[in-house]
Amino acid sequence: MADLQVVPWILAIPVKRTAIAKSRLAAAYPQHRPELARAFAVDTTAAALASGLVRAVLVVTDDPVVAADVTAIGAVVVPDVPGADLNAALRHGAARAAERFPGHGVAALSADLPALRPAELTAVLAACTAARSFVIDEPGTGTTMLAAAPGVALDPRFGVGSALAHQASGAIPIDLTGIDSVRRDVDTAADLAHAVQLGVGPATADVMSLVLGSAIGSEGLAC
Ligand SMILES: Nc1nc2c(ncn2[C@@H]2O[C@H](COP(=O)(O)OP(=O)(O)OP(=O)(O)O)[C@@H](O)[C@H]2O)c(=O)[nH]1
Ligand SMILES: C=C(OP(=O)(O)O)C(=O)O
Repeated sequence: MADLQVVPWILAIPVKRTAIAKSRLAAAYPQHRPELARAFAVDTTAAALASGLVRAVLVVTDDPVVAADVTAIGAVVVPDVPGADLNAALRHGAARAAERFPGHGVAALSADLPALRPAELTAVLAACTAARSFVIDEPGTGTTMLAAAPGVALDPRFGVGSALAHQASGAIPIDLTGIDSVRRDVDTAADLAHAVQLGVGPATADVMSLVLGSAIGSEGLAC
């Protein structure tokens, strides 16, 4: 029997400049917040590149350090044009992805998934059979991934309450168990503690080692 033709996906991962990113971690991690934001993006990108259903990863960022790190592991960097906000950056990334990789679906993946497991991402992408599909985040109100089939506009509506916004726009929520690492975005210190329990990637683990080794009492594994 002939193998089923599986068309891999192009992922667009948006990364805010780390000097201003992850502000909700500032109180718990005043010294290491930018490094954590960088590490989350590197671990997310590395896990995405390791998925068997990912053909290429486009990282949409103006951060030079993140750009160098993700280029070194095989991602393509796209500038944060027009420099307006997350959804504008994703529309730009999706357009560049469609130009460069015609015939592929494009999925926007949040860069704050430091526990991301390639096999869980692969299971999610395999389940993205609708025109547009999305993954609801661990808290249940946001979105960690939005996927558009080949030729379909991504139409991203990330932001507060994006799960409802994506559903209202016609996207179908992915209803899978066993995808905790795809749902676990890290916005707060408690989120980071949960991600560490799930098992974070090496870049984030390195920064957490620095955190634990730095002045006792100023930063730590908040829960
Ligand atoms: N390229 C790009 N990425 C963005 C932008 N805003 C947010 N992101 C990314 O979108 C994803 C989700 O963003 P948030 O969780 O709101 O991240 P954040 O804005 O750094 O976090 P807070 O400061 O805590 O709100 C992360 O991967 C961010 O790096 C933007 O304007 N441009
Ligand atoms: C932008 C979003 O993420 P966060 O809740 O992490 O800000 C979102 O869920 O649409």
